[in-house]
Amino acid sequence: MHFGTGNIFRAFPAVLCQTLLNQGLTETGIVCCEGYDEEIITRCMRPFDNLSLIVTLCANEKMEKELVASVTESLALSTDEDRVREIFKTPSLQMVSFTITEKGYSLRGADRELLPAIRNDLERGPEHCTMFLPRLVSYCLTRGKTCGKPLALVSMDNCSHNGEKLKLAVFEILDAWKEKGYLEEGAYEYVQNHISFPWSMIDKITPRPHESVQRALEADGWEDMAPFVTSKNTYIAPFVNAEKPQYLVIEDDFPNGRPCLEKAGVMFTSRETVNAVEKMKVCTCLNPLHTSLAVFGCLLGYQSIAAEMKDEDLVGLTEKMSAHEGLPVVVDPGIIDPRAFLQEVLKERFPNPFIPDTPQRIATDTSQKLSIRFGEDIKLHLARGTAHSLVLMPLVFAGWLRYLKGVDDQGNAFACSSDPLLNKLQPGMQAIAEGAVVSAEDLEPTLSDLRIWGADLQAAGLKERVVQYFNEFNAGPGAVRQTLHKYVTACYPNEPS
Ligand SMILES: NC(=O)C1=CN([C@@H]2O[C@H](COP(=O)(O)OP(=O)(O)OC[C@H]3O[C@@H](n4cnc5c(N)ncnc54)[C@H](O)[C@@H]3O)[C@@H](O)[C@H]2O)C=CC1
Ligand SMILES: O=P(O)(O)OC[C@H]1O[C@](O)(CO)[C@@H](O)[C@@H]1O
Repeated sequence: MHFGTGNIFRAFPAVLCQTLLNQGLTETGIVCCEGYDEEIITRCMRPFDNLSLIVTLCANEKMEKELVASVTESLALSTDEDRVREIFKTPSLQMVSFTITEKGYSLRGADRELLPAIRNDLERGPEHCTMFLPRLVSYCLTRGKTCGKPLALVSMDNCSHNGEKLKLAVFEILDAWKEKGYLEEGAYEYVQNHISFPWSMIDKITPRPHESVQRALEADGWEDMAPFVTSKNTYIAPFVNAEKPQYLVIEDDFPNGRPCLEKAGVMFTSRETVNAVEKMKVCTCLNPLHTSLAVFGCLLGYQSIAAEMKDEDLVGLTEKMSAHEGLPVVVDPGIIDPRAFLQEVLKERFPNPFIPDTPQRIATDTSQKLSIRFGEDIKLHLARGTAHSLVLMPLVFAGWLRYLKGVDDQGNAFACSSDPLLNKLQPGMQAIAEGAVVSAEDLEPTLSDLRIWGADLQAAGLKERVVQYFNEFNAGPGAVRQTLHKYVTACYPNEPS
């Protein structure tokens, strides 16, 4: 069973299951369920008999099309709760997976208080809850009470220690219900001893469905392919467009057994190795480079990540930053070679002109991403005493501060992508006039906010450097390009990348 029927589910886990079906290695498909955006079920799955068209955008312009029929049922929690509960009672259920975005695991709002609807569910107990996570816990309790078989709940979301995140949410709910006397004898122990929360690392660039792909499909005779945006803001279509490379690494902790997904390319390993792979990808070899392209792409007027990979300054930025500031501190996870992974990212994946991905999409929530994507490596440099010599990571930080002004390098206003800190940070940055020279104090408390940077910029010797770069970026039209070019070409001159 899978919760969260958005684009990545249909492009990746559903295809893995189809691969096993095609090889006769499994006889069952996936039951998918929406506990949030039910329009995906009613407008995208059911009208198409739960079939999805997966379009792989190859670097040679070829579009590989696969009709995926591995989804056997599509359920909406508000109308199909009985069916979901019935499935949770089934002894043969081995694995429930999730792609519900990082927000999907939150019981609390930005003020760290319990969300009102969650608070109500904790008051009302497992029989009468309304929100997704409490309901999930309620289904697990039903399983414990009926068949009592174990189960793996596998988060496949793109957040660090995803299994831990899901487990913490589940246990916060259980603890509250236990305290209020809602749990029957043995219920808590069932979840504690029989439900596992494997960690995973998932990687496959799956942009929103794009009109260019729709047009190509319609030219081939496919009908009713138009992408649309649901009222809950999911960008979706009867087809999914994605790149070909894909990595799924899962902690091998399945107490009721598991499908033989290794035959479809999934790597099963220890939690430590999942963690190391995740760090390699998120902290060094993919996501910091993506965020760098996002920030400068928006400032330099780009609408495509692939187009940015033809820009010498941006290629220099990503190549030199990864080679001289990232790779020296990366830990080799053993099952994926960081250098080979990085080469594929820089030479094949980001430059693929047929992937309709945008810097604006990746710039979403940058304030929440910097700490993991850069802060972890900066802390490693701090420990080695090399943080003060970093050039390009602080250049990206300064670029992001300049980005927050919402004015591009030509002086034209643009809308920053959505970000929970935008309302808080943008007014201060917009108050800095073009050409003004600010000091570190002027950029406080932002520069000292560990939640943003993940590392202490002062201790790293980088605070003044960020301010200096920001002032250079802010000098006037063309200053972003000039400054970027100056530092990218000047840094690490004699060292091969
Ligand atoms: N798109 C990509 O390239 C990749 C995405 N992922 C992970 O998968 C997640 C989903 O990505 P997509 O499917 O592409 O996004 P999408 O926008 O197509 O779908 C989002 C899904 O999350 C559900 N959701 C959103 N908020 C929720 C909430 N508060 N509670 C429960 N469910 C909620 C929606 O109902 C929908 O099923 C990402 O956030 C990321 O963590 C992982 C690797 C690649
Ligand atoms: O910056 P974001 O929003 O996490 O998106 C990063 C992109 O790269 C990936 O990390 C590649 O797997 C995808 O999750 C996503 O398409």
